[in-house]
Order: sequence, then C-alpha cells, then structure tokens
Amino acid sequence: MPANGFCRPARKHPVPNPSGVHFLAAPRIADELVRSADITPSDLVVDFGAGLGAITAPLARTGAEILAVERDPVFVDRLRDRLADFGNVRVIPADARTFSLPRRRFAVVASIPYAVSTALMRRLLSPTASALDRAALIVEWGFAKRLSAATPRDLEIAWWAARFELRLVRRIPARHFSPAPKVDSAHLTVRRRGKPDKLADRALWTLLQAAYRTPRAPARTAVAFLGRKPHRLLKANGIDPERPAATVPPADWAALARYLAADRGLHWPPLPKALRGDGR
Ligand SMILES: C[S@@+](CC[C@H](N)C(=O)[O-])C[C@H]1O[C@@H](n2cnc3c(N)ncnc32)[C@H](O)[C@@H]1O
Repeated sequence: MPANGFCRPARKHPVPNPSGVHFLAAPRIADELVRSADITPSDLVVDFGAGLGAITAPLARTGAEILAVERDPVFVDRLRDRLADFGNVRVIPADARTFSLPRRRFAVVASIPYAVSTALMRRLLSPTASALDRAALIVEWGFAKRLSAATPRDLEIAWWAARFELRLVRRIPARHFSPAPKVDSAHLTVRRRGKPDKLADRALWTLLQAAYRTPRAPARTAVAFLGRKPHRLLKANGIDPERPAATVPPADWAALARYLAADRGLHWPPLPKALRGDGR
C-alpha cells in the first residue's frame, strides 16, 4: 500500500474497468469526507461501492470497524490484497441494494454509484427501524442539490429531511475522479435529528402526507384535520400558518410531530410497512 494508504487506479497493473467506474483520485477529498463523519474507533462504518479503496483506506486508519461492500469481484480481490494489513476491515462481495444492513448503530462513508443512489438512500433513510446514525457521501451534484433543498420537492425527500439533516458540504469537480465523469459530484452529509420516537414518526408521516397532498395550500389547512386550533397550534410551534405547506422546513414538521405525539387525545395511523422495516 502507498505510504498515504490511498488507492489510486494502479497504472502499472491496470484493473479492467468495463463498467466505467469513476474512482476518486483526490486523497484530500477522501480525508475530508472521513473527517466530516467524525469516525472514532468505536464506530461501525459501511463503505458502499468500495472500489479500490480510495475511501476504505483512510477509513481503515480511523480504527473503526469497516465493512467494505463491493459488487465487482475483480475489485473485491484487489481490495482484499490492499487492505490485508488492516484487521478492522471486512471486504464483503455484495450488492449494496440487497446487502443486510447492520442492526446496531452504524455510519456510512462512501462514494456511492450514481445508478443506485436513490435505492440506497431509500434503504438507509426511509425505514424508521434503520440503525443509520450519520453518513458522509459523495453523490451526483444534482442529486445532492435535490436532497438538501430548503423546500423538499416531494413527500419522500421531506420524510428523509425531517428525520435527518441533509447538508451539501461542497461541490466536487469531475476532474477529481478517474476517469472524469460528465457531471460534478458533491460531498453530502447526513445526520440523524434526535432520538427515534415511534409515535412522533407516525404523527410526522401523517402531517407530511397532509402537507404534500396540497403543497401550495397554507400550512393551517394541512393541520385542520387534527381538530385543534390550527393558527394557535402552528404559531406556538414556530410555523407561519399562512406559509404554503410544502415550504415549511421539514425539521419544523418534525418538531410539531413530537409536540403532537405528547397529546394523548390524538391517534395516529400506523406507518406503511415500507417505512417501518429496517431496510434489511
Ligand atoms: C463511483 S465508484 C467508487 C469507488 C471508490 N469508492 C472510490 O471512491 O474510488 C463506485 C463503486 O461501486 C461499485 N458498485 C456499483 N454498483 C454497485 C452495487 N449495486 N453494489 C455494490 N457496489 C457497486 C462499483 O464496482 C465501484 O467500485
């Protein structure tokens, strides 16, 4: 392994790359990514699409327990050779879309393949039973913009953003990958907001459904079904009652849901199965 532990595409022994994989070729960016996830030796971290280890290697040096998931058997072999000296890294030949997610609290640090970004985010962020705590990801620029927009464009992203802080850290120009892709990427961080609360999650889903059913209608109409005084309720929770429902920050809906979950006079329908499961 090179002294800095980074895995650039090897020039002397080229790896077949028929699928046009874009390897990260900027060690500084991999370091920043790992640093932004605050990884400590007690963490369990998954690197999805580990490739030749550009991110796995700096992750290994944190001393955390690392699961490096990679679908391509050629990369799996190269990765195993390269990281053989690290007892804290397990290279797992698997598809990120079906790999069994850890049951205990975990973090993800990865440059995830563009083609599976949505499927992976759905597995990590949608189920209330997901044990994901935080993530630092390299994703396609447009995807990062959609996820971190102040006004989520649909119910699914609002559900993610209400329970996780989704922050666009910086743009990563295409030239930092080899071969360079057509579009730029982004460093995106994900952090769970507060502790999971089953009843508050049910309240949140009900509120978001109401808000995104008529996204341009004032927020007060979205909460009218509760049978509480909408103006007073929203104002007391820092939400402008006249604001279009879909422009209310997802974190504000989450705070309102926690407040309402304490109201024993209200009953919340169970979550759909896809939102309850643990993504496994
Ligand atoms: C963008 S490259 C990133 C490689 C490496 N992490 C890096 O930063 O240089 C994506 C990697 O994901 C792998 N991959 C693609 N689809 C996958 C899937 N469904 N499950 C697991 N790995 C996948 C590819 O083989 C490739 O190694």
